[in-house]
Amino acid sequence: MKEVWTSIASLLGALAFFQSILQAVFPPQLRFTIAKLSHRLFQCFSTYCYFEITETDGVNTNELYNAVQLYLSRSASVSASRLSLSRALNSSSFTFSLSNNDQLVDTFNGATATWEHVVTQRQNPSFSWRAIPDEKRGFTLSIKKKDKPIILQCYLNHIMLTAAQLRHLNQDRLLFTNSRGGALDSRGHPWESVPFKHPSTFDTLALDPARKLEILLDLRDFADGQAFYKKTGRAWKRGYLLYGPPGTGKSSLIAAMANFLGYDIYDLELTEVHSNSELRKLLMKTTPKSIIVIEDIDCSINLSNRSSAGKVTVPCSGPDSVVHGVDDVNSSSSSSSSSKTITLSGLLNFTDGLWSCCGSERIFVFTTNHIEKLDPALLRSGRMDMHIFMSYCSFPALKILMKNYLDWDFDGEENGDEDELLKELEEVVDGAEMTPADISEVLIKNRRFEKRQAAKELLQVLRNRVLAKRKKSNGNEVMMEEEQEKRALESPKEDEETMVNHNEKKNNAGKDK
Ligand SMILES: Nc1ncnc2c1ncn2[C@@H]1O[C@H](COP(=O)(O)OP(=O)(O)OP(=O)(O)O)[C@@H](O)[C@H]1O
Ligand SMILES: [Mg+2]
Repeated sequence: MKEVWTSIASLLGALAFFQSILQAVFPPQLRFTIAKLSHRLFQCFSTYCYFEITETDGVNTNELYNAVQLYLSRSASVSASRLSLSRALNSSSFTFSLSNNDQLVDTFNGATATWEHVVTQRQNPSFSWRAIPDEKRGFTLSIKKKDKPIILQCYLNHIMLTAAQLRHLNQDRLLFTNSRGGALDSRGHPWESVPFKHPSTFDTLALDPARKLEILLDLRDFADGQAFYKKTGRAWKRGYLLYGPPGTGKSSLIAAMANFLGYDIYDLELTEVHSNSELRKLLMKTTPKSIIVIEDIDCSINLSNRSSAGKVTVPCSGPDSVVHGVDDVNSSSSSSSSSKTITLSGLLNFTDGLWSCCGSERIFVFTTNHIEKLDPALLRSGRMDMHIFMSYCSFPALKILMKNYLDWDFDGEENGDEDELLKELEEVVDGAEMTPADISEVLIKNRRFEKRQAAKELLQVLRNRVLAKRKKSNGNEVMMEEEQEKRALESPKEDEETMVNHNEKKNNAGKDK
């Protein structure tokens, strides 16, 4: 043992001696070159290779640095003893990262990768118009030379992918709007965002369970379908048209979709968009994994049939509050006017043109109360792939509302009283034609009652509604009969003439035969 210590001491002594000779004999410039050379020499004999990943690559932020930081945060949270903690903007979760000059060992495909977070003070900062941080940060990755050709590329790809997934998980959903009417923010962004906190989920949504499952499977297939879309040469996007009376849950379904997939929502206000090119710019500034929504499409833009071209009216907020344009695909002569308006073809290209696939993994959702008002070109597969009718409350949907609002247990033991009540509700709910929004309101009002009492109150409301509807339709029939009689009395001449013409026609037809 004594010999070992003696040899270490003499080695250190020799090193110190060489260093003092180096400093005394060689000028600083030469010293630096010698140090560099010796470093190279060391690298030649070393079995490891090293990669520096700096925070900035000259001017721009190095994406890889951020990705490595996030990727290591996953392992750092369990295996390192000293960690930096942070919370990103719009995120509700904390991120762990390696502290300055700490190391962490990771394994990938059987190979070992050692990461070191290197932080040094920046010396003599050179002049720059941009604010330069005092610290220079970077990661050093060391892997065995023999592993480099096998793992390096796929390891870095794996890091980028994992980081993107983690970023997405850590980030709260955002709800974007273009309500600034084309004005850009300080970063040149046309969208404004707020955290998206809508609590609607597929569990809270009152929808026929079979239909719900169909939508869920479709969404899951879409989200997992990257390879499929690539193989079939399709842009990775999907369109849903939600239609039905007000209060049937169209907006709630969009929120449930976003919560299910973990996507952001871009709520596109078409009346704030003044031209097709503005629409394209908005599209280009959306991110993947997002739902682009146009609510009440029939109200926000007056779309005429593409083939009949014609006037497309966009209510604008500018001085010319109503702008008339002509479809820019069908008319070349009107290019000047169409460039200042948004047209049907602009919207069609937005959803299924070449520009619609800039970025990927995007869902388009349009909602309307009047599907019959929409141009068939907008509804075709490829644009609106799935048409979802949101109907008045059916019995299966009512059961979901009762479960959520009254804690009604449909899986519990059979109970004669409750079964009878449910049967009565089932008989009456379709005829009442009440929306889930109306029924929820009744349930909210009655939630202080015991659940059976609340269900009875609801039954009464449904029955009253059926009666009122019957009365109304009877009243309408009587009114129509009265109207006809009145008309017959008021214009007997007209009726006589009609009869004469009718008889003449009949006689002529007989002669022809
Ligand atoms: N299918 C449903 N399931 C659960 N709640 C619903 C459903 N439909 C409506 N509601 C309730 O009614 C309210 C209004 O629903 P929502 O805004 O989703 O309707 P909508 O179909 O988008 O209406 P509009 O056509 O007027 O925009 C929601 O806050 C929600 O609580
Ligand atoms: Mg709505």
